[in-house]
Amino acid sequence: MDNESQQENSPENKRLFLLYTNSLKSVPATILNSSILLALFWTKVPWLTMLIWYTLMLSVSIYRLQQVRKALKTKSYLKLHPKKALNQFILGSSITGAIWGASFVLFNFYTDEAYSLLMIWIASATAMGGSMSLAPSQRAQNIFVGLIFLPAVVMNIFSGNEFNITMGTLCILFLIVLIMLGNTFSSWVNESLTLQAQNQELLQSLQQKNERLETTNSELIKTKEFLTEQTMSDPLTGIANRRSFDHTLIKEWNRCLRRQYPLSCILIDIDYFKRFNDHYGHQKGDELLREVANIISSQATRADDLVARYGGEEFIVILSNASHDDAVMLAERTRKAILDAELEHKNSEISDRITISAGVATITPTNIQDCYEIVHKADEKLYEAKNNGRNQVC
Ligand SMILES: Nc1nc2c(ncn2[C@@H]2O[C@H](COP(=O)(O)OP(=O)(O)OP(=O)(O)O)[C@@H](O)[C@H]2O)c(=O)[nH]1
Repeated sequence: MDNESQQENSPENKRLFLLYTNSLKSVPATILNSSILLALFWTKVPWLTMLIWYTLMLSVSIYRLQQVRKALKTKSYLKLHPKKALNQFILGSSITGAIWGASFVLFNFYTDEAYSLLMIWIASATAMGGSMSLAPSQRAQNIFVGLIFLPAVVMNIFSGNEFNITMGTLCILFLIVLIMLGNTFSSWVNESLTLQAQNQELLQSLQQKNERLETTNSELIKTKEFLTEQTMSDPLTGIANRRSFDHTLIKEWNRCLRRQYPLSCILIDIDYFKRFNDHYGHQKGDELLREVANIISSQATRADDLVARYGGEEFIVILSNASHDDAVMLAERTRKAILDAELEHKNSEISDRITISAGVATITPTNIQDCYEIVHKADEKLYEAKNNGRNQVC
């Protein structure tokens, strides 16, 4: 969550937001009420007094409405200190309250008992509506209601007239009830605003935790992939290791068994590798193993082919759905590619270059066979190739 939305969601600013949005309804209601008052009292109160009062109420209301709309549209209240923005708002609502309060004092001079009652009724309705609308701020509520009623209370009580004293007393009672109810309502609103802010904070911390979990999870996935690669590949040559070979052999064997495809296997051995090591050293031997692994990999390129290091200087190739002829052809191509690479081997008994021998086996799997039979057969063929003079495919 960015800074602005964090600020917007603070209880203080939410309170202001509620006060402003409530005003969009309560201020037009004030205009309506004062217009009703104007219509009702037009013939009773001197027209100039009435006009001044109504113009004042209308101007203040329109000005407040404009300010509230602007504040909501531009979110200008977020730039002010919440206390200052609240004080400005309370000033506006208090002026409205004071104009209402003034009306009850002013108009009372010119009206009879029936109209006084009517005015008290309007005052009560206005105070009640205002109190609900100002519920987010207890202070705004109390000042507004107080300013409406207190002048009427004071004036009625000190009038000396029995009817007015009764009215004044009723006004005090109503004022007390209204303040108590308003304050209860206000504390509910504030409690709900605090809870909303706490929820927002909780949600935010949950989101952050979730993001951290997602990051950890993707790191774990990467580590798992890395570890899987490590356990499935030969560290020296980078091609698949024996473990990976076993895994693929079982998988491909079962696939060929289901579909009744031929499965071929080529076992490759570098001729006189021990002599190479003895002559050029173990490190050169390692380099040669890497070179040979690359050449074999460059020949078996189908998506399902697997080239693996089977043992010290032995490599194995699995060719799924490949006929024996195709496998022999690939083995022959590989033997030639290694020969053509002209990798020097002065200590070989059959050539001055590196040569390989390969044994090829092909089986269309059946249920009674074990998958390692194909490796056993390829090994026999390799032995044959060695016995026949090496540098050949059998
Ligand atoms: N440099 C190196 N040598 C290895 C590695 N693994 C096995 N060897 C050597 O490979 C040699 C294999 O020797 P042999 O099994 O006699 O095979 P060969 O010399 O190729 O004989 P033929 O297969 O009969 O042609 C041994 O000397 C091992 O030490 C390795 O990772 N690096």
